[in-house]
Amino acid sequence: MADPRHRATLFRYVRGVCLALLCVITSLFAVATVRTFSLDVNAGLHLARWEETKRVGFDVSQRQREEMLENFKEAVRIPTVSHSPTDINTTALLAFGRLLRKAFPTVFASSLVQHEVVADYSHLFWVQGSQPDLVPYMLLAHIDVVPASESDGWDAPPFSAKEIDNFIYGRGTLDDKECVMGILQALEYLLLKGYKPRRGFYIGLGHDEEVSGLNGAVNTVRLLKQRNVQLSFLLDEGLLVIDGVMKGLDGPAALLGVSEKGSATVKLSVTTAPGHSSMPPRESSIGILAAAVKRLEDNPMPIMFGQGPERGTFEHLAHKFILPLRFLASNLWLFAPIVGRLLALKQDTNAFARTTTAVTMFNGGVKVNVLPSVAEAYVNLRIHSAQSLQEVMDLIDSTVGDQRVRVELLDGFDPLPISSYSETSFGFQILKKSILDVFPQVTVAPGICVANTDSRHYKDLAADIYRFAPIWAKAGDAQRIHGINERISKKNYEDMVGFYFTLIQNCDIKKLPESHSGVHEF
Ligand SMILES: CCCCCCCC/C=C\CCCCCCCC(=O)N[C@@H](CC(N)=O)C(=O)O
Ligand SMILES: [Zn+2]
Ligand SMILES: [Zn+2]
Repeated sequence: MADPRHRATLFRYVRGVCLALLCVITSLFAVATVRTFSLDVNAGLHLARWEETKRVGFDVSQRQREEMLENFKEAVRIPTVSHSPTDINTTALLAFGRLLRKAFPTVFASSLVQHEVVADYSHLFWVQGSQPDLVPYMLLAHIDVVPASESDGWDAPPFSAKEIDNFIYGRGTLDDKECVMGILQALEYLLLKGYKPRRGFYIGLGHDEEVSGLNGAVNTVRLLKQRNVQLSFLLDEGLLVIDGVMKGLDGPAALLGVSEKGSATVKLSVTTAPGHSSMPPRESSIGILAAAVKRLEDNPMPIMFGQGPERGTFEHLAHKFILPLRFLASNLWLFAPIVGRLLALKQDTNAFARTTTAVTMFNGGVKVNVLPSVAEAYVNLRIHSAQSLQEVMDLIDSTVGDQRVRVELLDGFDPLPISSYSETSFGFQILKKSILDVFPQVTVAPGICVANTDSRHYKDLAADIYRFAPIWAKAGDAQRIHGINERISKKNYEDMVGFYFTLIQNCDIKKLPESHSGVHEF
């Protein structure tokens, strides 16, 4: 047992057994002594009387169904890849603009719709409402995609939109061309049916989201600010419907992102004197840097589960967990530290429990017999809602703890504000109703988006920003985003169009119906 790998395996095993025992003991304790509760956010809506507005039904013909899928496939085939802020595919972005005009002729011809191109490749639409006193809302999506290479192991070429077993394969099918095309396709059908919205709304399609949105989203926001626009709420990509993704959760859940994590990109560098490799110093710049990076990986940021919106996720889903998780999730006032430890065990759920630390680039050395003068590493951190950028930087400094390592913040921002998700929150409740109209079997819960979206640039325009797309994700599907075999089922894409079709009409109510209490005891 002297081998450290065996010791580590034994340690993990013992820790697993202890945690399992702890779960059982705490569950028994909870059964015996604690009254559990769960927030069922779906409850109020089923009871409440929704204001009746003039509506049109989502009944599309077979020809329209084929046409909507063909439009979507054409969008996937245009390689709008962003590599860096200075390396975007402008030819493809222009071609995409032409596709929008061709695919959605009614949108572009309608007297209710004003369209403008922003920063050469982004698009802004204003859809006029018949009642200007109703505060407008905004739908966001982005046209660009991350690179994809078939040789990584794709089952179909990533810009082919090939159909396999009723799925359409291609980069952008989940991020984010399904939203771009879904929103405009829904508007096209609404306008074709003679629908006139009461509440006006904007649609913003960014062209450089994958490289931070500093041209598309930032210039669109500048334009809207010049026009003194204030939004009732804003919806962007982010979270989705999870079905079988979280162990122990019984049934599908729609996670509606009410915030997103902050971010920091940090450069670590070590400079030493270059020289002949035959006379090396005891420590090289690469060795010093590697040790610092290892310290960062060995000492992850503290678990903060329960102190951010992820607490709401578990409270709202508590009644859907199987035992004993249900008792843990129903009594986070007591068990949050245990749930946090459990989530931290897995790579994807760890992201919900703490600020994550990812070492993404490491460079050093120029020749085998030359001592490296400089070694540098890049670390990308995603900051938990209960921590600030400054706190994270202070922790990095103390963990690195070596004056020879230079620590520079290249880019960073605090976690985004938390949008409202109460029973009186207009945006949250409208979105919840729209999700339930299309997917009645899901439970809706607030969530935290662990990645960043263009919507972060809009925080001065809307107090309430939500991140959600009606993508139905099964186990392993989240890894397809930015990964290989990104795909969406044809049925899911049709549901996406149906969701935006429903959402736009649901937004026409003046105010929410009287709320009912959503707190349930069991
Ligand atoms: C406790 C619940 C566990 C449930 C697991 C949920 C799985 C999460 C699923 C999907 C996450 C997909 C995120 C989509 C948005 C991606 C946005 C993005 O890639 N942004 C980039 C670029 C940027 N704008 O900064 C980023 O680097 O963050
Ligand atoms: Zn995206
Ligand atoms: Zn993305």
